[in-house]
Amino acid sequence: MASVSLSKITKSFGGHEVLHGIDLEIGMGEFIVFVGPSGCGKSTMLRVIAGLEEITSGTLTIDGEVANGVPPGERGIAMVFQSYALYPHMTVYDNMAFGLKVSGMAKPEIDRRVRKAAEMLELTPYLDRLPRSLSGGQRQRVAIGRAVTRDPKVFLFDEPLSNLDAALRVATRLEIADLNAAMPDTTMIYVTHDQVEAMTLADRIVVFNEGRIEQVGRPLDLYERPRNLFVARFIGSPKMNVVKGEAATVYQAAMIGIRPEHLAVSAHEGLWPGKVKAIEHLGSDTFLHVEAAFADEPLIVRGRSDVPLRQGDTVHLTPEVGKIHRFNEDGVAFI
Ligand SMILES: Nc1ncnc2c1ncn2[C@@H]1O[C@H](COP(=O)(O)OP(=O)(O)OP(=O)(O)O)[C@@H](O)[C@H]1O
Repeated sequence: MASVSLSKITKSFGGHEVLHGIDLEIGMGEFIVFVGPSGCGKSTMLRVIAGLEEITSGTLTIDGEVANGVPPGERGIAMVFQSYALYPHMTVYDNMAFGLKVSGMAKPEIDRRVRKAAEMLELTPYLDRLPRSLSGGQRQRVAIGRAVTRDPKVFLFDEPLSNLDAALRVATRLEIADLNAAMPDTTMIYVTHDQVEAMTLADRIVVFNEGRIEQVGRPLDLYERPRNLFVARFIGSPKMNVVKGEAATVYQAAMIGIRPEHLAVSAHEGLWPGKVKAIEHLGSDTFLHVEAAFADEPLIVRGRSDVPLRQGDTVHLTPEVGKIHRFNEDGVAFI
């Protein structure tokens, strides 16, 4: 039985429809990540599941029960927001206990749950502190802890890490992965802009575009077998290179896509000559932006340490056999 089932869900604001008939089945315990460009409707989809937005049409089922019209507090759902939304005047303990107190739960049970969540999220030393004395990462863990104490059937995350700096993002991401492992029956639905979060956390990624789902699949399946040009360009950072014209016709396609790591670069020989326009050193990786006569925009190529290059150098690129993605003129992949 699906934990969350979306059937032909639409959502309009005023006369403006922003979700156009979403169908999706999410299994119990799955970690689902929603991605897509800004304004594609992923947060709205999450808020509809949470009950913070009313459904315009379609059916939402949570744990086998139709949830349309069920108030948020009765859906068995907990949500973590980007802005931690903690009560500033309450201690960490009270922030985590508050919702349970309001629901009338007995004190010993509240205490058990708060301490268990604090343990899980390594917050035990901070239980008596006020949020202002915590780092951003610790505050977000308190917000997550508060959601954990409610023992939700479905856990929703709306860009929970986007206010954190790079190091804290990594640490908190790993904690969310641990949390997911510690709560195997809890379904998690997570909205993010971050490729790494999507690729590392998801059992399945759902790619949204303009209020529709483009593709649903396991992270590596989407990366290796995107169904269309949109998914091909959206999943992966840096983006897949796409070229049209003769370079594609040779492969009997209207367009071909090739990822930066699948273009071999040589100073002397190769299929496609080009000029190095820019070099980006990221530490572990180096990316070259190479202008080639047949491509509309520079090709992004993963550099090699044994081929030292400078801006303005001529290089030769060769796509790796078997790693070329072929698309028709509508951007649909030949699979
Ligand atoms: N309360 C609202 N009233 C009117 N329009 C809204 C409302 N909330 C969202 N929208 C519109 O719905 C569309 C989808 O917005 P949504 O926030 O779901 O996108 P998103 O994919 O989460 O974007 P982002 O990544 O920028 O957060 C946008 O066009 C947005 O302007």
